[in-house]
Amino acid sequence: MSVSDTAISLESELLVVQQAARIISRSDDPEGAIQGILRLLSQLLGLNRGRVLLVDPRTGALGIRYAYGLTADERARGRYAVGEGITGRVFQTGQVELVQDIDSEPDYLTRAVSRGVLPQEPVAFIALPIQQHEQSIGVLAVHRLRQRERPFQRDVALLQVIATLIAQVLRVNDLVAERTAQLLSENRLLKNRMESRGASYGIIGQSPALHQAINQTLQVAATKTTVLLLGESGTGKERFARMQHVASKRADGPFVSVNCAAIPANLLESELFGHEKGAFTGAQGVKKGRMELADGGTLFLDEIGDLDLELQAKLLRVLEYKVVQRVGGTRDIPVDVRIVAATHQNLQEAVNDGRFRLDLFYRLNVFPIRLPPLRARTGDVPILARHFLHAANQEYGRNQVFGTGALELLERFGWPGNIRQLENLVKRAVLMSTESVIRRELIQEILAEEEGICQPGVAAGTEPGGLPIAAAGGEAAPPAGPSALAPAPAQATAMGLAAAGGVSGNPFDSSEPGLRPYARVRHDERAHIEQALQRHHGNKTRAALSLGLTPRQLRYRIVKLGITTD
Ligand SMILES: Nc1ncnc2c1ncn2[C@@H]1O[C@H](COP(=O)(O)OP(=O)(O)OP(=O)(O)O)[C@@H](O)[C@H]1O
Repeated sequence: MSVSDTAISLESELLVVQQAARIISRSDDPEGAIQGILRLLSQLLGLNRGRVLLVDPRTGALGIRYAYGLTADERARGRYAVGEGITGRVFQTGQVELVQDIDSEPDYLTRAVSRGVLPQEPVAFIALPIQQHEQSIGVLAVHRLRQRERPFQRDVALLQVIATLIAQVLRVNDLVAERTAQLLSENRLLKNRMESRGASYGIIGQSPALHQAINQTLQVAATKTTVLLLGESGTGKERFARMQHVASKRADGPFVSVNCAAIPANLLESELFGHEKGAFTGAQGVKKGRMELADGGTLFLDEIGDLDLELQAKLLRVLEYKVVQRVGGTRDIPVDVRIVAATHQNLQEAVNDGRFRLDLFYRLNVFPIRLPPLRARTGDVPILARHFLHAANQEYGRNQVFGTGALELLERFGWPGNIRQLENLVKRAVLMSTESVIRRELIQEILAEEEGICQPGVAAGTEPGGLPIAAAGGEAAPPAGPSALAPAPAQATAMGLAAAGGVSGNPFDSSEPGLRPYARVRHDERAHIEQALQRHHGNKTRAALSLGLTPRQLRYRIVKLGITTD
């Protein structure tokens, strides 16, 4: 090539890059941008029939997505398995391939464009990988007449620049698509919220199983009946109890909540019924119990199955005669309380074992409402996940979106810890993600960790309340698909027990021997914990909440990771 030829060549290369940048800045979609670039390559440099092949996520094969100078049939024919022919090999190895003469290259498949369509003189083929983060995402390929003056190396060097530009166009397009999907789903979420009956009570979800429970709760709210909420840990029993209260005539009265499993047995009696002065050592004054404090309102008794037999008898008396007697007292104090009880246990079984009074069971079981586990709430996981993502974005001042495939992974999981587990997981993903997109890979990593933590332990089939599972709307199927990420139903029971054994009713607080702590300490958590402590000015309770941990778990991590606090 002469000096003047080189100058002309340089000029046209510069022109191609300038024009390509202009096309990209003016195009709204990758179709327009990439096709425009392929047209430039053909018109200005004679690099013809340019095509960009991308992986079809459904088949895993490479197919022509964008092309210039190819007919619809040729585009349709251009499909290659990874590793197949020159194109498949370039994708697999990430290396440029230069075929000087397609007629003498056995690996050249002549699949998309028939040989007869091409000029009779020798034709070359150049294929390059399109890469993001050093991973092949596609292939850029062109034909070139062999006898042209320009050296091959110049074309290859220019095509490498073009492949990088195309990778950028695709990346921006992915980001825009993800953001648009997020906005659309937020829109849908808002619309659903406005349409859903439970939404005004903060109950998110659209599944028939959930709606059956919402309708039953709102139906019973208008009556005076005692309500029994049955459901695994984290299914929203407390939230439903609040909804029942707010929707009832007692809405202006107090809502008092007691977790019977969280208060040591020796303190529970005076906590519930109060005590008179001097009733026991340390009882220096008169104290009203929660029953009295709930007068005119609703008393939510969570984990009722953990109430001992003596207290069961006292509760029965309240239900029958509407009076309480404080510990150490003899006076009957009238109380007007609506009881909403909840349990994750099989109360019928507890009755059979002599752990629960039959007469109390009948009194409580007047209107049982079964809260479906998350795995039976078809379609609710993405709605809830987006809701929690939105909340976490607000809380941590982020603007993250779920990447492609992330929600599908969440949907396939079995959720033994139900909505609480999903809520904590989304918070964790927001904190751990270093990009604006929460990638599928990060979700996979966190789910794998969750799966390792939820251990099978107790036999399945102990449905809370002992009622057939179909009562939840007939949807209580095992998690969809034979996913390695979907735990067996037995694990749900193990999680339920973990919650009952702990003092907070939180599945993170497993004190059950034999169960591993719910969340393991990871060394890469240090920075998040330090940031959270800083944000909350060293307040460990708030920092723990923001991290989706219990204060106990946070303290454990602080010690384990040797984090210094004031
Ligand atoms: N339908 C829902 N929409 C949005 N958030 C929900 C929903 N149901 C539950 N939650 C949230 O999930 C978490 C667990 O709910 P809740 O404490 O009511 O469950 P629970 O069944 O009482 O659990 P446990 O038996 O362990 O006490 C809470 O943070 C609650 O706000």
